[in-house]
Amino acid sequence: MAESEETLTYEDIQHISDFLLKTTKYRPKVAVICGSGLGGLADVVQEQDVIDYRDIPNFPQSTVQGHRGRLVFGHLAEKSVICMQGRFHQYEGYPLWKVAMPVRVFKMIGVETLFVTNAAGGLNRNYNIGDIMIVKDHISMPGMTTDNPLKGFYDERFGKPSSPVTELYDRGLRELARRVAGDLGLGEAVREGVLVQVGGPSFDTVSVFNMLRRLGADCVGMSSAPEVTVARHCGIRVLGLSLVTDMAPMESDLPPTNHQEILQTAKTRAVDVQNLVCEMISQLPNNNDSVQPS
Ligand SMILES: O=P(O)(O)O[C@H]1O[C@H](CO)[C@@H](O)[C@H]1O
Ligand SMILES: Nc1nc2[nH]cnc2c(=O)[nH]1
Repeated sequence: MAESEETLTYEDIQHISDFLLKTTKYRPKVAVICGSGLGGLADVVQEQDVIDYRDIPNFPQSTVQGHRGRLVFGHLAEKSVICMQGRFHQYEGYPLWKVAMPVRVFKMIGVETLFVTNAAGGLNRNYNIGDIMIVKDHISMPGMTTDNPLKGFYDERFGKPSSPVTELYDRGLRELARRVAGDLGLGEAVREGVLVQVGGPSFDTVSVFNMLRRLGADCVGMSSAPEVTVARHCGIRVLGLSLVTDMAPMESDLPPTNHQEILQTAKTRAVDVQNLVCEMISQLPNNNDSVQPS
């Protein structure tokens, strides 16, 4: 590894990717990052090769409840996939580049499509707990204060310096998500909106929630923007799904949420998120060419 903790070099990432390719027979083109309480998706992967994060060179460790800390390779909807059963968050003490580093590993092993899921708080007053929001764009609060996962030693083999970010969340995949959600009968519980990422780990004040709502965000969470930024930078297309596990209070006298409650709520809707992702994967073209918007 590079002598400092600044960033991992291209060769460091190659080392991790070589390790994985030696350890598993799978060559997935699809990756899934499982959010809090949404790791059940990895459990339904067939014929699994499981690799614990602690056994992977230079890999961070999961420290948050609801994140098991392992990579699950196998088949989902008859396609090879890799699932991150446990993501990393900045509030665990990881710099953003490290939070998103696994995405560069995905790219190196051949991933072309990434599904990013998370548990999020609803800001949009029309949303309800249990809704599933297809992410159409995000606001990164860390990004607004110059904290960006792409910052650091620059190696163009990872992607161009100023990559365009006008369509972070793939239009064709979003259309597919809406169609599949309709077919699955998820109907009105499926929304499309803007996710704002804050730092955490504490939840925000009512005044911050009100501010985020005025900024145009529909859901608030503490993850996903770094992974998505890095994925687009290296040319992976992305679908983001936020499960609304709580409604951000609008008045200070309303009870705040907590991680246990979020995990509990996630459990009640995890299967729907799972079915949506699985069905979408099954409908991806076999050669995984881009999904064209109609
Ligand atoms: O984003 P994921 O990993 O789903 O986790 C969400 O749930 C936690 C809050 O309890 C926060 O970490 C928030 O970001
Ligand atoms: N910041 C934040 N993250 C969440 N993750 C799940 N719910 C919430 C929430 O209400 N606020």
